[in-house]
Amino acid sequence: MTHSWGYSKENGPDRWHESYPSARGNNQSPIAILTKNVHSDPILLPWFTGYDPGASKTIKNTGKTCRIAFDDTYDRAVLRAGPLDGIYRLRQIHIHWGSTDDKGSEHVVDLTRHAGEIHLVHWNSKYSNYNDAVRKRDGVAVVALFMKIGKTPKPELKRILEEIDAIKTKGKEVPFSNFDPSILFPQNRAYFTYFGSFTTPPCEECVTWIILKEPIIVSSDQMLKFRSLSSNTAEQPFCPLVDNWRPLQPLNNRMVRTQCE
Ligand SMILES: CCCCNCc1ccc(S(N)(=O)=O)cc1
Ligand SMILES: [Zn+2]
Repeated sequence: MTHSWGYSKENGPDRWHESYPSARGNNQSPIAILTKNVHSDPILLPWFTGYDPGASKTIKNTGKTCRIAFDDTYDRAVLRAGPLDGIYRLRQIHIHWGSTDDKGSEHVVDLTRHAGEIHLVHWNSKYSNYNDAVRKRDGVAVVALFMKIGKTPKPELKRILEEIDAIKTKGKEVPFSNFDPSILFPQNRAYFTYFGSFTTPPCEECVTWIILKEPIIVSSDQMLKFRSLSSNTAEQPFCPLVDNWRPLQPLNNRMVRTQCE
């Protein structure tokens, strides 16, 4: 594949394995979660975050998503407990969404695909840096929030949406300070967890997924704002950045776990 990976016919998920062999691994993400097959595990604890809002740095249109970067040079914005051992540092958050409200999430629960999915990407601070952590099975933890369409907009998304016009095209990046992403969380912290991979190349199998059961409610207009981003640079023709989600991958012999009620 000459040009970089993407989501179109010629560079999309079915061809990623040509440049990124991990994409054909046995522990790939996303997956379908069938709640009847989920195992209740009494040893699973609640998860906790402590995010210093001063750790947020910039918001960028990467051409593939809208990404907010955080200072991960020390334990400043962290995730702990739940299925995890140790402390995981928040590195970035980004979002996947559809071209219409009926799709956009990566994980699917009991045949329900939501309009979008927010990923909070953390790495195990026992490793010296992120690039080292992505080569370890316990290197990365991603908290996933589903975005479900409702009548009322999610007020906590407003600050992100206000920056969209400043990052319309690929490569544009602007400061984004004083943001604590835990304001995006739903009220209920119940989660599913399983071992998987990055859902985009290089598709490394280094991710402990923590998928919140309760979706956050966003409005259709809020989703329209994300769809107004272009996957091309300012010099290229406008190309709507939409449907940046990977199709479902085989569960193979993995277990999805949840806490006991
Ligand atoms: C060695 C370079 C690894 C880059 N890592 C980017 C990255 C982070 C998170 C996700 S996701 N969508 O699984 O949360 C995909 C890709
Ligand atoms: Zn993601």
